[in-house]
Amino acid sequence: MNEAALTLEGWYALHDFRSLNWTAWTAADDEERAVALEELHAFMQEWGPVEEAKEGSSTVYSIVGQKADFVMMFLRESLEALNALETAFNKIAFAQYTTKAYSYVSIVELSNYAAGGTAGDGSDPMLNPHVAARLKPILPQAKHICFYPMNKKRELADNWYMLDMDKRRELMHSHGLIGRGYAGKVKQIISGSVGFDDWEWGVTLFAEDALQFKKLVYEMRFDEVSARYGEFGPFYVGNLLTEESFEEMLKL
Ligand code: VOV
Repeated sequence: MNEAALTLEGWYALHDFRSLNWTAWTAADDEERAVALEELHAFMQEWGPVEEAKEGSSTVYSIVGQKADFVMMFLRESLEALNALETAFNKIAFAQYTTKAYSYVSIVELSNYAAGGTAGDGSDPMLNPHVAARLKPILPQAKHICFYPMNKKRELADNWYMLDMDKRRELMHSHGLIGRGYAGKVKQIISGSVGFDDWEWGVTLFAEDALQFKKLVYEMRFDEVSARYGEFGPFYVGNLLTEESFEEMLKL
C-alpha cells in the first residue's frame, strides 16, 4: 500500500451558512425584531469567553452573492460542541428569520509534507507553540473570508493517492512556496474532511484585501498540485460582520 501522509488534527470546524428570509424579517413588527436581535446578541456574546478559555474560536461574515447571506465559522474541541452550537442558534428567535444554505464539517489539519509538520519522534506536537497555533487557531478579524471545499483527484492517469510520498512531498513543497509568497496578505486554515463531509478538505482564507484571494488561487492553479490534482467545490466570499455591522445589515 502507498504511504499515507501523517496528519495532526486540532479543533473541529463548522462552517454554517445561512440565508435571511427577508420577507419574514420585514413582516415582523419592531418588537419581534428587537427580541430576535437581542437573542442574536446574547448568542454572539458567548463566543468571547470560549476563545479566552482557549476552547475554540468563532467568527461571522456576510456572503456576497446568492449562495448564502452570512456564514458563522466555529472551531471547537469536539463534534458535540459544534452540534450544541448549531442547535443553540436554531433555538434563538433570530433563527426563525433564516434558512439553512450550506454547511461544512471538518477538522483543522496539518500534514507531514512540510518539514516540522508532525513531530514523529513521540513527543507531543501540541507542545510546539507553532504547531498548536496552527491546529487551534484564533480566527483573525480580517476584513474578508473566502471558503471552498476541494479534493485531490483519484483518476487513473492523475491519482494523487497513487503517487509515492517523495513525489507528493516535492509537489507540496512547490505549493508551500507559492503560499509563502502571500505571507502577511492571506492567512489559510486547511481543514480535513475525509469521512466528515462531501469533499476532502475545506480551504478557509482570510485577507484584508479580497483581491489577494484571486491572485493566490489563480497563481496556485498553475502549480502542479492544483493544476493536475485539484478539484474544487463552490466558492463563498464575504465581508467581516461585527455585532454593529450585522445589526446595520439587518436594519430596515
Ligand atoms: C496562503 C498560503 C498557503 C500556504 C503558505 C500553504 C502551505 C501549505 C503547506 C506547507 C502544506 C503542507 C503541510 C500542511 O500544512 O498540511 C499545505 C497543505 C495543503 N494546502 Fe496549502 N498553503 C496555502 C494556501 C492554500 C490554498 C489557497 C489551497 C487551495 C488550493 C488551490 O489551488 O486553490 C491550499 C490547499 C491545501 C491543501 C488541500 C493541503 C493539504 C494537502 C494534503 O494532501 O495533505 N493551500 N499548504
